[in-house]
Amino acid sequence: MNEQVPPDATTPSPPLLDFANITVMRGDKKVLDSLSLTVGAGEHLALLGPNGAGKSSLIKTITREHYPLAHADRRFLIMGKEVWEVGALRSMLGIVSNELQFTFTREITGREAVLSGFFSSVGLFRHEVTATMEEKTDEILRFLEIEHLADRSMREMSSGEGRRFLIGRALVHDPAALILDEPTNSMDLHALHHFRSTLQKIARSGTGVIMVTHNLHDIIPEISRVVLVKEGRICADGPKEEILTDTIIGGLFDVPVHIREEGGWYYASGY
Ligand SMILES: Nc1ncnc2c1ncn2[C@@H]1O[C@H](COP(=O)(O)OP(=O)(O)OP(=O)(O)O)[C@@H](O)[C@H]1O
Repeated sequence: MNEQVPPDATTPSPPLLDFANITVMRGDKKVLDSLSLTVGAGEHLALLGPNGAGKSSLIKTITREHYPLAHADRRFLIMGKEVWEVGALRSMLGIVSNELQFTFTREITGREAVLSGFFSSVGLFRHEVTATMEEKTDEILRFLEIEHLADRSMREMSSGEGRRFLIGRALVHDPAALILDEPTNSMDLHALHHFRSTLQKIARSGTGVIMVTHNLHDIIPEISRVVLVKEGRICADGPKEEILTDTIIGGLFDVPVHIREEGGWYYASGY
């Protein structure tokens, strides 16, 4: 009798990230300094740290805009692989950043912004959009509750509205994780409210969420792990109840701060 078990029943997914001793230089500055970080598939985490700590450099290392120094005791695996075709890697990681939003300078509708995610382009040119792509786009617009804005130009949208379309664009390939670099910059209270509930919906759907933020209130209840970065290194990593304390966060930013938790949300005051 063949007693073999199908491989997918026994083989766990490799971690999304498995980094050890990662050092990245920019000019003569070490922006990441022997950094080690493992993130499981589907795990949600927030990266916090002062200005210049290396958070964006870490994100750019994940997306291969930056490359770490090669040395024998380095581990640089993404979804179990070290060697990636950059386009394939970036479509498996849904990347949303302020820099990306600034590239939408032409007249591009929200719908086109999402559709162009299939081609990794900024808007559509002579791309062949298939019926399947249109259907997937409709599904994403419904999921993100932004159908009513789909025909509006990206340039005419508020930053919060535009950010939700960029998330839609990042979701077209069903990414393993959504990577957000300071996603709530310049959002008003209304936009923040919608953005956070969108993010909760995505996190609950099983897509991993990795978010760089300065704002504790961005850490949605679904994110249970917080990683602190300072001077290119990880200085604390653990459950948010243990990391988001007056002493640890005050020490990270070098200011007195009072942290309060309410219904799974965190707030900082007194700084
Ligand atoms: N091309 C470069 N040459 C030299 N230093 C650089 C270069 N790019 C970035 N840096 C430096 O690397 C450090 C890390 O920058 P990074 O943008 O990763 O920080 P960050 O934590 O994302 O900061 P912020 O919260 O301000 O966005 C900073 O000190 C920055 O000045």
